[in-house]
Amino acid sequence: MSEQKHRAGFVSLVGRPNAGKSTLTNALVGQKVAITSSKPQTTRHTIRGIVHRENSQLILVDTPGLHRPRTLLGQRLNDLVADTLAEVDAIGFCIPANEPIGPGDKFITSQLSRLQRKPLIAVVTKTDLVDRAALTRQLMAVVALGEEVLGEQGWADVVPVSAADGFQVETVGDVFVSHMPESPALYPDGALTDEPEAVMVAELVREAALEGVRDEMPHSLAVVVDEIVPREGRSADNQLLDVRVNLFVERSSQKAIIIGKGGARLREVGTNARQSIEALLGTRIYLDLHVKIAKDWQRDPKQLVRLGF
Ligand SMILES: Nc1nc2c(ncn2[C@@H]2O[C@H](COP(=O)(O)OP(=O)(O)OP(=O)(O)O)[C@@H](O)[C@H]2O)c(=O)[nH]1
Repeated sequence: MSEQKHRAGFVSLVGRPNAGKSTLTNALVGQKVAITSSKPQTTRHTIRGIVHRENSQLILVDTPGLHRPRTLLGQRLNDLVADTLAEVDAIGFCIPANEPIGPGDKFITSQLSRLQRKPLIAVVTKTDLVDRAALTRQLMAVVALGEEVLGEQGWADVVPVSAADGFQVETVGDVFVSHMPESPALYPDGALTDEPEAVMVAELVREAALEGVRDEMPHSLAVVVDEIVPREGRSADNQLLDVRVNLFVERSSQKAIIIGKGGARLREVGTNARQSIEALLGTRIYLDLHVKIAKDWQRDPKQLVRLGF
């Protein structure tokens, strides 16, 4: 066992369109587990990918709004940014090395400055497109932007990276990890690497199940996808997936909350989750939800292993 503390948390990459956010996400995560969703609105944070390392886990999420600053500019957004980004542990602001810093970048920085005490990391992307001198100038301009808009302390870190040739990708990961809270892994490792969809599906079910009852059961709900199998005998253009999901709660009172009177709430959870899962997977699904009690699952190591934690 390593002495190093395990860290885990949520990171959001923001920046102008084309700044290189998606490419960097994929480079960080590695192709095998790159997750993309065509419907970012379905959850508050759409998980784009999860970076597993021995002592850390970074969960890269989309934040609607800042992901598309152009639309954002057109909206009245007083509290939007604070709302959507308040829950992540660090923010990576992507600025291309080969483009002058513009009003869009300044605008985003000023929005980010409203997030108090949130680590803001400037990531200078696409370094392969410029020479050393130009990169140095850009890094200085980025530092200056930070000091101008964020005040004396500026950015928490400034890191150059090229997702195209792999330069410093590892380092970007290290920098993000250094700003994550101490925490065990938040998502199961194995399941994710092999089956990114299963993790996304679990997340969507969890979101739907917690809707409106978050206060009553903040961390007491574990969602595990049992299986995702194609329904047999269907033609290629009429696919149906059978998705079986277990929801584990700690107490029978919580089970009752999830299920609702006569099962009404669970049906609603199922309908909502099904719609977002169908949007994610691009196929129709039959969603089968089972609520089970796993007593004190958060504290019992055997249960945790069984649940994939
Ligand atoms: N040369 C080079 N090109 C890159 C690099 N990273 C991204 N690109 C290119 O830049 C373009 C935009 O990259 P994306 O990753 O899609 O940018 P994005 O910020 O996710 O864009 P939006 O989804 O529009 O917000 C693509 O054509 C990428 O191939 C890099 O490190 N080097």
